[in-house]
Amino acid sequence: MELLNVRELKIFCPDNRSLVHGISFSIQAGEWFALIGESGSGKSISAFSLADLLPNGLRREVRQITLSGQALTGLSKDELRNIRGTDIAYVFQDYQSAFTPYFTLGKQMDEVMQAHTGWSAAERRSRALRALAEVGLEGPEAYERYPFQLSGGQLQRAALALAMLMEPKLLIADEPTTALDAMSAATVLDLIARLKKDKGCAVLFITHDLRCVRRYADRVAIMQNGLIIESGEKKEVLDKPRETYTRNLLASVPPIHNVPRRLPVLGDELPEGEIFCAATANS
Ligand SMILES: Nc1ncnc2c1ncn2[C@@H]1O[C@H](COP(=O)(O)OP(=O)(O)OP(=O)(O)O)[C@@H](O)[C@H]1O
Repeated sequence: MELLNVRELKIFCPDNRSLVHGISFSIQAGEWFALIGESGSGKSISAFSLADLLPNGLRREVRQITLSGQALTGLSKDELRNIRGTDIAYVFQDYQSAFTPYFTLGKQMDEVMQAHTGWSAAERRSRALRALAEVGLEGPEAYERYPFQLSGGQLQRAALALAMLMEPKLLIADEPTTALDAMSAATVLDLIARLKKDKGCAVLFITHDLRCVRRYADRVAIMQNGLIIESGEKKEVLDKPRETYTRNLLASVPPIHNVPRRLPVLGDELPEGEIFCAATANS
């Protein structure tokens, strides 16, 4: 069943320079959809624009955005804020920004539920504790902590608990592991996969990490210079890429075996055999 449908999304700078040139994609309920591409290709601003979170100055034009069939275009700021708090949730690379430093995690989680539900104080506390436990932050102790009292990995897990509180239909994760060490990153990825399965939400995952895409994604879209140049089932795109750019992107992943003398860079013309060797060595 289709969850999100985006048609002809364009994003412009204040001086009307085009940054995203009319991309279209859809995400099915419960699937992991990975948006991949080089830095600056427009992945983050495209994701931000879906629920009206574009940085000041950037402007969006779009023919259609629907979530479960409901149009997200033409909604008021309040209606969009409500959708952001309930149906669509974000986790970012900069996990610190999910929390204000002045209040405990518990208070901040409580505020989200107060804003969006009529649950009693006891119900809200019990749900916050459960959400924290689901990301491995046990008990009232985590609930009473301030953000600065947690490590980076713990804080990103807390941000995930906050994002999942209202059981969103779509979790948008923008490079959520980039600032974490390898162990914490693996924990956060496994958690997102588990929460996706348990709660049935879809994930729009923005990443440079092709190994993670191979492991978790169902479908992928490749972005280059503000356009989606290729998309489809993970296996189809990663094992039989149509575009030279996609082949070179895959070949740029350092292989574990058969290390080449020089890693290819985007723009190199590579024979197909070499590309598949590098890409599959990492799966
Ligand atoms: N507030 C802004 N004002 C002007 N240009 C911006 C602004 N934010 C982003 N851009 C430009 O939009 C383009 C796309 O940026 P975006 O952050 O979406 O890239 P990305 O693909 O997510 O890259 P990365 O993987 O490095 O995060 C870039 O050229 C960037 O410089």
